[in-house]
Amino acid sequence: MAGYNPYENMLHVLDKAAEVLGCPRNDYEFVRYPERELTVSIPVTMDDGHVEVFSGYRVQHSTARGAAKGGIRFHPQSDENEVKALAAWMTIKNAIGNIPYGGAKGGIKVDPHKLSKRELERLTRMYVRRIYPIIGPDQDVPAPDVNTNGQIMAWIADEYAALSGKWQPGVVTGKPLEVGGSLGRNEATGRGLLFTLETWCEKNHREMKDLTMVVQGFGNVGSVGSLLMHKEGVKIIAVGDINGTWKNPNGLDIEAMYVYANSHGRSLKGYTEEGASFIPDSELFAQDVDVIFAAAMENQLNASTMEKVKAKLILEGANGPTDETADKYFEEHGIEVLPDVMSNVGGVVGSYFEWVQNRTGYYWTEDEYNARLQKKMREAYEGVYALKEKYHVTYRLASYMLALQRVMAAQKLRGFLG
Ligand SMILES: NC(=O)C1=CN([C@@H]2O[C@H](COP(=O)(O)OP(=O)(O)OC[C@H]3O[C@@H](n4cnc5c(N)ncnc54)[C@H](OP(=O)(O)O)[C@@H]3O)[C@@H](O)[C@H]2O)C=CC1
Ligand SMILES: O=C(O)CCC(=O)C(=O)O
Repeated sequence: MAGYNPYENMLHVLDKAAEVLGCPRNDYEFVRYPERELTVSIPVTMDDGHVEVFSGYRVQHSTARGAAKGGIRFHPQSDENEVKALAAWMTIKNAIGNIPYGGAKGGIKVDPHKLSKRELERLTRMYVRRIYPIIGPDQDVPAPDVNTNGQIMAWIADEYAALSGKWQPGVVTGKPLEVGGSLGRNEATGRGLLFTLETWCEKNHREMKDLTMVVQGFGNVGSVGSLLMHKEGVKIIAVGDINGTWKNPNGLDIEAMYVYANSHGRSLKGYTEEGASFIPDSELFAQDVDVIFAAAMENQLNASTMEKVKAKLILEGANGPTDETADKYFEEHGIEVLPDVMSNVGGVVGSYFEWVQNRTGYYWTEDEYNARLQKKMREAYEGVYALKEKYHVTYRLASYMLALQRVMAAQKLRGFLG
């Protein structure tokens, strides 16, 4: 959308959080700026021999609480502003998750669906060479995000090993099991979202089995989250991905959709189901359901879509799916938003668990991993909830307030405020 600047959105919420906390600008001015922004050019020899140069980014928003940490996305719309906002959200998120990291994000402006596997590998490796000076297990630890996956993380780990001369699996998370990945990480974001919704149900005296839902985005976050919620009895009546929007008023067969998407490159293109039909994408948010699970991209719930919403709860799996205008509208209309920085923290908490296992060389069972994830998700929710109740603010504002307190405390103790 023209004029949409996610970093500006982030700053407005941050300033508001500081205002409610009574925090002078001087004390948090440093959080308003990323510590480091790196833009790189990535030349790749394509399979037909011609050379293409892609733009790549890595933004380290904060290292106050520890190494910078956050995913890498490959997307045609990726740019400095988007990556900057995503990096700042990681700072907030990692503080809410109370894990020992600052925040970072990376991106390459590319449509990876148009590249062959070898081209994708060359692109990834060259990106690593370009950002090599600023990443490392104690410096900045990338992970998967939109259109990146375990294979790409394995190439990152391998290229880093080649450049540094030693195998250091803790340089990147979201790796396949065979190269130091962790049981549970692939499902961690979706499972964390399930735990968030369960806690919300508890606090609102609702049952998962009585909830109806629509889902936008059926990639890693959307598909795993939907599957787990479906298994707990949530009736999902519509799912939209980039190829269309499927609706079945009696509830879609999410298990079949999950299996289909996973065997078709995380895409639902060509999926059919008895009783399901296509509806226009623009009607997804207009469905009369309890919950909208937004798990695609930023800026989906905005001035042009917000008035359609009939749901009373927005569960943000994606980063930044609700813009500032829609956020205000939802608050005024009693529609609760469980914000990205609290609800999807399971992904990076799961990455932290992988990193811990890499550093100790001792690997956990999936049950251990999931139990620890559940505990962390509950702590994140309760931390935010306490501030929400105390100050009578939204979950989003309370999330920023909690994060701001933690980031400021760390920075103050480290003493580089002057
Ligand atoms: N992976 C993780 O651990 C975490 C991811 N997130 C966030 O969750 C969101 C989804 O990420 P993830 O699932 O990993 O990414 P994936 O690449 O696995 O999936 C994203 C999916 O959304 C689809 N999509 C894109 N735009 C739209 C749209 N307008 N309407 C419907 N579907 C759309 C994509 O289609 P196509 O591929 O065809 O473009 C793709 O299927 C992002 O905002 C990401 O930052 C947050 C926390 C952790
Ligand atoms: O796992 C991670 O380190 C980061 C995941 C991510 O990019 C996100 O939470 O948005």
